[in-house]
Amino acid sequence: MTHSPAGPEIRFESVGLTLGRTEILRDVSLRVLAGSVHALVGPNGGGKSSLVKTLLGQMPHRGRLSIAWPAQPGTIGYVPQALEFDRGLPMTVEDFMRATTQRRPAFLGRACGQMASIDAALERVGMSDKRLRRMGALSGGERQRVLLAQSLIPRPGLLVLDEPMAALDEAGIAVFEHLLADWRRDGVTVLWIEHDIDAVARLADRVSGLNRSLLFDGAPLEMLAPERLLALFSARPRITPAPVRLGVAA
Ligand SMILES: Nc1ncnc2c1ncn2[C@@H]1O[C@H](COP(=O)(O)OP(=O)(O)OP(=O)(O)O)[C@@H](O)[C@H]1O
Repeated sequence: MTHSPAGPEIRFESVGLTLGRTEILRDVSLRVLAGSVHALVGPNGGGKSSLVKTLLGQMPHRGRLSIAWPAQPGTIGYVPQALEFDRGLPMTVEDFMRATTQRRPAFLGRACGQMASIDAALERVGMSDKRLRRMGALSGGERQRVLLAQSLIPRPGLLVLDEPMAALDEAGIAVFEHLLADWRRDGVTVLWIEHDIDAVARLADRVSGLNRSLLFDGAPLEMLAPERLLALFSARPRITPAPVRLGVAA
């Protein structure tokens, strides 16, 4: 019997990020409830990817960040923003899946049972028949399905999705919606960056609006009212450049 992964609660407390002289995130406090589908929306460059990268340990940050797992720490799955592959790169879908889902070095061979999980994940996203295609020869939507497939191994308790629907066609969107329904049923926590406001209204439990700082956070029906969205997408981020630290001559 496979046990359902139960997801963690995530807390961002006064999280800030300054890169060079630009303040990317300011004083972001946000709670993502365990087992919820929580969407992050906001304009391009508003800091959504940066916020999730602080969570994944890929960006430095100020403030506090915590991931509280219900029992022992589980697996975090991540779907990055669309990846580009050179058409000539001799890497098939299967090679990519092996490389991204195996912890031990490839020269030690395949881990036992790995191919069975890869088969199941590719099946789930409808990519089994394209497993021997080169990554660079796939359409944007097909690549996006493979990115979703790699996030399923090992079974995640927390999923961080950066615009997973970006290149998906209608059939791909249906695949994504099925995955989301399964994650919800299994109590997986999903933190989901999305530009498609209708999809967020339909599928998320909660939504936060981010434009460098947090502009709103609540139930989609309430938060996605036209006037709130207008304020989020038309506001220039109220960002002040970080103070210049002048070197002091010795
Ligand atoms: N490594 C970096 N160094 C300097 N600036 C960066 C770096 N990464 C991101 N930025 C800047 O931080 C800002 C926020 O970028 P981020 O990608 O987090 O926004 P986003 O809301 O995810 O945007 P999009 O919806 O376009 O993906 C942008 O102005 C971006 O240029």
